Amino acid sequence: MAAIIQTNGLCKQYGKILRVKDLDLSVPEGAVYGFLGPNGAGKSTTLKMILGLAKPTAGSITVFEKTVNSKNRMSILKNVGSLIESPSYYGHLSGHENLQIICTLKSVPEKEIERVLQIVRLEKQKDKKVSQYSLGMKQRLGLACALLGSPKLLILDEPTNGLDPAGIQEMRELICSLPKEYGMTVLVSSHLLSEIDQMATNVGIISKGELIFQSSLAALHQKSSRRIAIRTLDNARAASVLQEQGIGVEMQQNYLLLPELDDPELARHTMRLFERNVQIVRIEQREKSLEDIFLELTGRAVSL
Ligand SMILES: Nc1ncnc2c1ncn2[C@@H]1O[C@H](COP(=O)(O)OP(=O)(O)OP(=O)(O)O)[C@@H](O)[C@H]1O
Repeated sequence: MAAIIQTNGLCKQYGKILRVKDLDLSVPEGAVYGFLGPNGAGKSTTLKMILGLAKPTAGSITVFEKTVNSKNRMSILKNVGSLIESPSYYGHLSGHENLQIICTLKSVPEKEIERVLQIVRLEKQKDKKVSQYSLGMKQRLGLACALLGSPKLLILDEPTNGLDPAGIQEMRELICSLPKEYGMTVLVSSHLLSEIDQMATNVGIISKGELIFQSSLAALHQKSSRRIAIRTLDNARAASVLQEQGIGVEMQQNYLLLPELDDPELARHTMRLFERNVQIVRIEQREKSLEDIFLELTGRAVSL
């Protein structure tokens, strides 16, 4: 599948510190690419560089298979919709009037307004002044602005920030529907693992400016394998007996963690331990959650 966005060795330095380090981001066509990372990891900085709002210190950015430079930037970005930080509107004007202004700026025919209002489900509130909009309505208006001109690529920076649970759910469903219904590719950032888990097809995890994981969501899930936890009265001896059998063992607190074993295999190994006078006091099944994986990868607890 072709990459709609590809960055190579992308870096951004602020002061003396490299905030984005050698990023090779690859966003496949038709994906909802979840760009996940703790606060301050470098998500916004990366998205701003892709959108030409911040100048890379090093590296290159390819969008729609064209390497972006100062000459072609405008023509490439014309096909990209974005929602970065809280958008500002004319509060004394209605949602519809604000969209009319964006149409003029983007040279998009005004007949598109009804279509985008429908997509973001704001048709009924279109004549209300934006100053009377809720935060969720303002975010949806921001998305409507981004959708004007039918861009093939949407870049959204934490679009659910500050929304209530119902607003979050609505925004999430909306984003999920865009590739299938409108043939778009979406790059969306979040610090919420659960959110990315629910809407992304692909995931890139950034920590301290470095991309530490990039693959399909399914591949991330595959890492959340099940394991067997055993506790014995002599874990050191138990570990050496199991290792003799070729079983990889990891010590964790008072437990030995083993890979997932089927019942006959587990029975065989417990019998072996028994024969070698190792007394087993607990056998449990453990599931490594996505949160554990995120923590392992980033060294930071995840927000849920
Ligand atoms: N214009 C700037 N000048 C100096 N430092 C900056 C600038 N913009 C961002 N930074 C720093 O770069 C780092 C990455 O910030 P960035 O906003 O990209 O993180 P983020 O992953 O989007 O996090 P958040 O979700 O908190 O916005 C932070 O340490 C931030 O303080």
